[in-house]
Amino acid sequence: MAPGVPMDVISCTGKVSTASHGYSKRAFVTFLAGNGDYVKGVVGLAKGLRRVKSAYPLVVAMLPDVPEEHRDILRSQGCIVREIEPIYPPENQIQFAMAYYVINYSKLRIWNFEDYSKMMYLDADIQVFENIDHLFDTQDGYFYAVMDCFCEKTWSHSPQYSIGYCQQCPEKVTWPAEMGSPPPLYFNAGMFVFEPSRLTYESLLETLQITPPTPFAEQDFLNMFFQKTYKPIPLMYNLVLAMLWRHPENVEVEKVKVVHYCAAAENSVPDQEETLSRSSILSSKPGPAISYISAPSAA
Ligand SMILES: O=c1ccn([C@@H]2O[C@H](COP(=O)(O)OP(=O)(O)O)[C@@H](O)[C@H]2O)c(=O)[nH]1
Ligand SMILES: OC[C@H]1O[C@H](O[C@@H]2[C@@H](O)[C@H](O)[C@@H](O)[C@H](O)[C@@H]2O)[C@H](O)[C@@H](O)[C@H]1O
Ligand SMILES: [Mn+2]
Repeated sequence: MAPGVPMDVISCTGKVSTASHGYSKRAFVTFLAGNGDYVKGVVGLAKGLRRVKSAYPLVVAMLPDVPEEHRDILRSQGCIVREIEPIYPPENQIQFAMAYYVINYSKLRIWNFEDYSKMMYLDADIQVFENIDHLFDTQDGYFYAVMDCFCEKTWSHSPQYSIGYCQQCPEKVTWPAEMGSPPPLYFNAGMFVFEPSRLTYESLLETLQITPPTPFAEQDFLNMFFQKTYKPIPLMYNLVLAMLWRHPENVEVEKVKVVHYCAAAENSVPDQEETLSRSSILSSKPGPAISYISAPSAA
């Protein structure tokens, strides 16, 4: 045990995390809802963080509908289980890109985890293949995340998709002047580094209540809310699978530390021959296969 460091919580790696009592407390955090297969993703994530010898614990922010049996499994994996109440967007008729996205607004509760000074959020369909603890040392006051891609069919509602524009290759299709300025840099909300703060939490919730929902739910909302403090970090920290077939030229597979298994649908992969050793990424995935829950499983 590290001498002289007040121990507060043994992380899932069995190591001492930098404890409270005035020390900056850090942790990874994920979000779990429903009684389906996402719990397998969280187990895989906990195992992955242990495998890369991370020094920090994994907190699981979970909705009340997560069964006790699943909570016990996660505790046995060294996770810190924390129940949160759902957050719903204002009443709306919009069509979310995926019906279940409506429950993803509950993710916003993690800003209220003020007992932590810095946290790294990771979706449960993410796996960590190399240690990323150094991201906790990023300068405070900013929101760090990886830029997303607009080329999947899930984006077919958007103006950028309709003209074939993607921020991953802005030179390919330039943004037409008649459509105003190009969209601001946009991050994938499956992985981000942030500082919990009651003030930010309350502002998020107040702003949400007056913000009409949009197809990518809390991801769109977070991009709007943190637009001024968003700092892009390299793709290696959140490789959204679609990047392999949409922008292989941007992917250096051997440098990838985090993979995000959020492929939208089987027909999203054009029948071009594999341009990258995608199978090497998939075959190295240690966690169980995650099957997506199609209907909303909000509590
Ligand atoms: O029924 C659900 C839907 C979502 N999630 C959590 O919310 C995250 C975001 O959803 P998802 O990863 O499916 O979105 P995508 O990244 O595929 O758009 C998941 O990774 C899980 O952590 C969950 O636990 N249960
Ligand atoms: O609720 C909205 C979700 O939006 C994001 O996923 C999307 C996004 O990345 C698109 O760009 C892809 O095309 C799509 O496949 C993918 O599912 C986040 O990963 C997830 O955590 C969550 O915020
Ligand atoms: Mn995801």
